Amino acid sequence: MTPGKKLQGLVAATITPMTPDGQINLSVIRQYVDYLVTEQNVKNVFVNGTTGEGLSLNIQERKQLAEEWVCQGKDKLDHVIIHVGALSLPESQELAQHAAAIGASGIAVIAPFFFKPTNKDELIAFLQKVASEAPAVPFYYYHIPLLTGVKIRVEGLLDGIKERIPTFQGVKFSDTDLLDLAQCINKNEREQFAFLYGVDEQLLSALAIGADGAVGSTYNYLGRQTNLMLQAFAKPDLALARKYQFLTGEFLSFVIKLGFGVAQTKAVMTFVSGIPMGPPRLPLVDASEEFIVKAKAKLDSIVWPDGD
Ligand SMILES: CC(=O)N[C@@H]([C@@H](O)[C@H](O)[C@H](O)CO)[C@@H](O)CC(=O)C(=O)O
Repeated sequence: MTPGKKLQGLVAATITPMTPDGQINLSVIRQYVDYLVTEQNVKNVFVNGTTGEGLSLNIQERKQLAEEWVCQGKDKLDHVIIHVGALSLPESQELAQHAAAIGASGIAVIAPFFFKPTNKDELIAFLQKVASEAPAVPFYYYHIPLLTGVKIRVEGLLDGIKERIPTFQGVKFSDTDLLDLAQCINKNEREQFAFLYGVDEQLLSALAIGADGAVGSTYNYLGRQTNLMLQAFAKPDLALARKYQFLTGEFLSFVIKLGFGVAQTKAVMTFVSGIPMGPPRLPLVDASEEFIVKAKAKLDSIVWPDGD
């Protein structure tokens, strides 16, 4: 891992591999790391988040996964960010301490979503209590209002946040409110924070307003193509960048119509990478055979601009 290197580019929101009987399957994580690096050119991971079913795992499982990713990512990955958010503050603090002890390159925290913070001060108070348990580890707020129901705008959260949370490093912004994102970036004059976008189907729009990179589920299996989009954007060759975005959008809008979530992501990753991701944990249920056949046919039918 590369200490101190600003987080940018693509970050794969990792899937949690499971055995057919629903136990976490640590044995494939080494292969998973190699696959991301060599086949997808993705060298950053975000572990135990939404895609990783982090909130459906127990504390012990979350620690084991964090340890395995840090261990297998050593000398191969640039950043291993561990999501340590939980409904219970002490659990979140315990996970933050653990992430620090194992040498994670960052931690992230989602807003608590059963008893919810009702304003930014309550949210910051919670985040601060977690961040302070890992005082040397970069801290990211994980904003995903569609799932948490916590709709506090991030722009307001940034005011004075560095004084409250000295390790604050940026935001994983998983929302379609690009005005809020734009205002965050506009405020970030000294570019001290990283803004990582989390709605993969509209990443290009976020790049246009200055996002530093992206965290998402599709970078597990479309990382190579999305990296080519990032390169085209940087060149700049906007027409080419759009082609990549339109094609990933074509795939995603197809699967979203079929019903797409973490279970389906596990199935897609299994057929694309050949690494068994296993079933999701209840209340999520396995993708249907019909979904798998249709999603595979759709992905195979796409001709990417680089001819692959
Ligand atoms: C709601 C959701 O799962 N969003 C995904 C996206 O990558 C999403 O799968 C993608 O944009 C396809 O809709 C990420 O933002 C989640 C994520 O990064 C995570 O797993 O922590």
